[in-house]
Amino acid sequence: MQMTLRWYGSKYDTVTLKQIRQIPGVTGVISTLYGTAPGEVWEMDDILALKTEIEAAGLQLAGIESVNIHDAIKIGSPDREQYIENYITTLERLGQAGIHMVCYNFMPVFDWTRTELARMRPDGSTVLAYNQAAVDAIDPAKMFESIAGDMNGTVMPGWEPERMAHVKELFEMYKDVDDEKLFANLKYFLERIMPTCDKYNINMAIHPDDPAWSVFGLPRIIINKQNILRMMKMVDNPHNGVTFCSGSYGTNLENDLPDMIRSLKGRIHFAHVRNLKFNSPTDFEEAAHLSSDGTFDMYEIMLALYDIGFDGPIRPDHGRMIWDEVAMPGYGLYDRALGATYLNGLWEAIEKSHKQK
Ligand SMILES: O=C(O)[C@@H](O)[C@@H](O)[C@H](O)[C@H](O)CO
Ligand SMILES: [Fe+2]
Repeated sequence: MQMTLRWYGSKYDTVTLKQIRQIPGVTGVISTLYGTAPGEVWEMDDILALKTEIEAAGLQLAGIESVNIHDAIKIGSPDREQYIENYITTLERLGQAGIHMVCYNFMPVFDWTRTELARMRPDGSTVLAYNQAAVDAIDPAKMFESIAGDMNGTVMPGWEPERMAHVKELFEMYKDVDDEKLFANLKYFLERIMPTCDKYNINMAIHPDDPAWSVFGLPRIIINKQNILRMMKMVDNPHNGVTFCSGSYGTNLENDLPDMIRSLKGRIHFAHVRNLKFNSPTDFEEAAHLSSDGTFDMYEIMLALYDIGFDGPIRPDHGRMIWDEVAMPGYGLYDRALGATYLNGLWEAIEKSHKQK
C-alpha cells in the first residue's frame, strides 16, 4: 500500500504540501481540480500543473478524489451522453498524464451527510457526527444551510453552494429514480467508460454512500456487500473497482468490514481507513483512528487489506479537530497525521509478523 493524504490544492487547503511531506511514511497525495464542476472537461494544462506542483514538493499525485459524476448520468436523462463524453475526455487526459486511480461516487443530490460538523468529544476535540432523528427533522432543502455555519469558512466537497442552491430542483429530477434505475444508470456509465480505462489502465474506485442507507427518501445503492458484489459482477472488469471506506460502510453495524474487504480481493483500488464511535445504531461520531477510541477493530481492517495483497493508495480519513487547529471539518493536519502514523504502525507490525512465520 501507499500511504497518502487528501489535499485540496493550494488555493483551498489550509494544509501545505510541505507539511504533508513531513508526515513520516506519507509519499503521495490524493487531489482534484477543486474549482471544476461535475460534468466539466478537465483541461490538460490544469492537470499537469497540479501534478507538477505536487511533485515539486517531493510527493506523488497518487490518484484523483474525485472526478464527480454529473446528475444527468445518475438520473439517466438524454443529456447524459454529452456528460459521459466529457467524462471520457477527462479520463483520457488523466491517463495521458500518468494518473491511474479515480475515485467517484454515485450518490444522488448529496455526497456524505452529517448533522453536526463540530460535536464536542470528552477530550475537547470536535468531530463530525450523525444523528438519524436530527436528519428526520430537517427539511432536505435546508440541509445545506443547517451545516453551512460550521464549515470554518471552507467549501466542503460535495456541498458546493452553487449546487446546493438547486436542491429542490434536484430532488424533483430524481423522483422517478429508484435503486434499480440507479443500478442500471451506473451500469450504462461504466460500460461506456471501461474501454478508456482499459486503454489507459485507469482504476475506477467507487466510494460508498455515506451513511450506508437512504436519506431523505433518495435511492442509495453502494451500501453493503451484496450490492457492491452485484456491481462488480454487472461490469466484470478489474478496472471497475471500489474505494473501501471503513467509515462509510461502517455506518451500518451489520456490515462486517474485514469480511467485505476479503470478498473484494483484486477490486479494491483505494482505501479510506477511519474509525467511528457509536452511541446507538443511529447516532455516531467520527472518533480518532485508534481502535480503542471507537467501535471498529482497526487492526482487523488493516490485516484484511494485507491479506488480500492490497497495493493501492490508502489514506486516513476524516480527522478530529484538535490542538486548536482551524481547518475544513474532517480535513485538518494534526489528527490525520496521527491517523497516518497509526495506520503505518499497524501495517509495519502486520508485515513483520507475517515475514517471521
Ligand atoms: O467524506 C468525505 O469527505 C469523502 O470520503 C467523500 O466526500 C468522498 O470524497 C466522495 O464521496 C467520493 O466521491
Ligand atoms: Fe471515505
